[in-house]
Amino acid sequence: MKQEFLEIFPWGEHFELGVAEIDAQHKILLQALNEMATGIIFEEPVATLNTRFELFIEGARHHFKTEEKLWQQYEQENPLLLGHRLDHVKLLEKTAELQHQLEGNPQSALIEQTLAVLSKWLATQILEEDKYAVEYVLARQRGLDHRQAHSHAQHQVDSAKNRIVKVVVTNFNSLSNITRHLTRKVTEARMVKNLLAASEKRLQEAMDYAQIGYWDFSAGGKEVTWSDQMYDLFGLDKHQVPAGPATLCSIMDEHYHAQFKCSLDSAFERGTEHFVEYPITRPDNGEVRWIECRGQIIYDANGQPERMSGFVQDITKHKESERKVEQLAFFDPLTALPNRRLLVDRLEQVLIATARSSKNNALLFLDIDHFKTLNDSYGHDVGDQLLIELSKRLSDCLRKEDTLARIGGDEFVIMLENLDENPMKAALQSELIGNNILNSLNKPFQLSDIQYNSTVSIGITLFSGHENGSTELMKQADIAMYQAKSRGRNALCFFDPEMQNRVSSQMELEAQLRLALQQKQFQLYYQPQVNAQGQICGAEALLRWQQPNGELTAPGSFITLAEETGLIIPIGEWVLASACEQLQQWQRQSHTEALTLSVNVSIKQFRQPDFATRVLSILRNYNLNPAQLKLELTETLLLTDVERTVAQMNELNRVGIQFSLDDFGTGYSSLQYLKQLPLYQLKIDRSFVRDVLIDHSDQSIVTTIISMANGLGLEVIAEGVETGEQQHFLSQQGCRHFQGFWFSRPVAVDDFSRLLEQPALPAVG
Ligand SMILES: Nc1nc2c(ncn2[C@@H]2O[C@@H]3COP(=O)(O)O[C@H]4[C@@H](O)[C@H](n5cnc6c(=O)[nH]c(N)nc65)O[C@@H]4COP(=O)(O)O[C@H]3[C@H]2O)c(=O)[nH]1
Repeated sequence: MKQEFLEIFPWGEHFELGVAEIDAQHKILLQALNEMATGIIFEEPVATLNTRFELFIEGARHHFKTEEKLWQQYEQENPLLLGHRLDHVKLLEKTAELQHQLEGNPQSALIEQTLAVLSKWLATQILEEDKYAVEYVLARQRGLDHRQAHSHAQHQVDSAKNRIVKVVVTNFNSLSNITRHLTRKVTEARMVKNLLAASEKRLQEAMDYAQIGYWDFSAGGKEVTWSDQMYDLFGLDKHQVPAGPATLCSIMDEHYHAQFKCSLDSAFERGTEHFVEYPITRPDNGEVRWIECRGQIIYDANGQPERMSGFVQDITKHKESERKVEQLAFFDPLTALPNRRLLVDRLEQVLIATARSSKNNALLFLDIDHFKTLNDSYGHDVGDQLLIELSKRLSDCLRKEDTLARIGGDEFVIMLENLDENPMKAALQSELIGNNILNSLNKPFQLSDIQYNSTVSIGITLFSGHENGSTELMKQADIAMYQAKSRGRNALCFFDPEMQNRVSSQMELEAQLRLALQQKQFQLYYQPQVNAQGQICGAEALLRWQQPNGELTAPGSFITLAEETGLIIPIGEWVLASACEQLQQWQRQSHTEALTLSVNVSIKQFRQPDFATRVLSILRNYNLNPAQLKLELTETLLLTDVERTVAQMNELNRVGIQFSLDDFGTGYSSLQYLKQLPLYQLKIDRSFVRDVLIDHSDQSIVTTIISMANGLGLEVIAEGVETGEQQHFLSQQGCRHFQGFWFSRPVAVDDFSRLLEQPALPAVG
């Protein structure tokens, strides 16, 4: 018989472990083993076989030395590596023992043993022990400690179990091919039989070892076979249930049915591998197990799919270790919060996403003040308790979509996403959350039997888009945190000094506004509203802030902040009550009893669910005629929730309260809505009045508003009238009510009383 080289165990990429030198040596050794097996199969002379064995043993010794040198620096700590060294010795002994049996034994008896050595070396040494060792060493080189490296390597080995299945299947196919090849060429049927028996036995053993179940079904699905092992894996009794898709579906989680079917269809249509992982509930004990299923189509001589066969394997342990590895890799074990790695990962995703949006985001860097002193005084257990308790309080201050991470000993980072598009507003939002955190942490912590007061320093940086990378942003927030520390701790600080100044002055203003409310520093000024003859028919109440230094501040510089902080609600309530008090007084005197009074109502105020009830209760307190109270709403109120707005207006209108639509023409009022609202008056915005004599489009707008108001039966008033010409033009267009500096600026109530003595405005002289 002509001597040929049989590649019984072909080299495949699944053997590659990632260290070039070791992979190269494995390849040479595998080749040498294949040659030994071939030599035995073809009954080479003993002397030739001896040479082959010696070559293999020499190569193996050299290889083992290389491996052991690589682990040397870590092996003291790792018993698994020491165990592996013993396996090296055993493999060399076993090979030497086989070599001794060459003399005087029929070579057919050696075939099986040689194949056994090969399979065991492949399955347990290369794919498990060597893989473990290489993964462990590489992980240590990347800086992981023993525990982390062990866990990582173990996980890799668990994952590789799937590859063992593949290798075994590939090798089985290879052996079958070789067998067929030999049948044609080799006349000795004995040899073929031995080889087949050996390969089948190896396959069965390998499948038992890896707990693999085997299945097979014909293309029409008529004949279905499940191995006993498969029934065992599924927790089914083969005498009670038939093999087949119905049984499988009855135990498989139904969310995976579609995916399973899709994979099967694709295998038949495109010849792809059938590969699915799915959970089952074992009927015998109710346990949920994860199963991996792989299968391949077998084609007939005409290239038509004939059957499909494959394997199932219980991968529950692998799934669990995958989850544990993920937990270890991305979460802080003490607090279960995301760690630095996961934070940076999310930060980078947000950077990519915000490149396409105009939203702002913020990073808050938190460092616990004097944490080291706590640790030194009470020990690490108490320090750990504080970290756990503190992380709970931090989580309570955040929204679901925010990320809270522990990135080091006493350092936490919070990422706030989707803040306002306006940087100043976004800064105020993050400052509010930062202050909530400071307040919530200022309450004492109960750590075992110690009551401990802890504070943090917070650094904030805002970001949107791509202008800074994640490292730069973390650095900015860190720098800001140090600034907060240098300001005496228990504080927050923005990275951007300009932002810091603006936020600080806003904070100061907010505090002053609260004080202004308490100390009654607000006043109402009244601006006359006149009819076509210049007679005062009413007034608009306008808020003024009489500061302790005597300065009178107009609302432009504080109303927005009052709205953002919610202070507008108590302020607005004060305005409404004061205006009603004034109206009551007017209604009690004959020469002022017909005056109307307009009061501005901000959106936030109007949107309070009990706004109508509050207004009605104020009205009752002052017992006045509601028909002379006019609430001024802005057009923007109509942009959202129109139905609720209309309902609320109707409720107030029913008792007689009038409504005026302020700043008319600047918003997006739909005429449709306008018709639905119980409006009394439209107020032409002063921006149109200002240029009405020189700007044609302002002229058209003003003319249109007036004729539209007339058409809808609404009163129309022009605000911001500064000259007689403007009044004249507006009168010609049909406007009958006016307000503006031309008649009078807003004035204190006493001055307003004096204005009332004038027969008409503007006052002459
Ligand atoms: N250039 C010019 N301006 C004129 C003329 N006539 C009146 N004004 C000013 O225009 C503003 C009219 O009030 P607004 O449009 O409701 O605009 C008000 C209103 O939106 C808000 N506001 C005032 N008081 C209150 C209040 O009590 N509550 C609420 N929510 N907002 C208020 O603050 C805004 C500004 O109020 P003020 O500074 O008092 O400014 C007043 C008034 O002084 C004029 O001929 N020329």
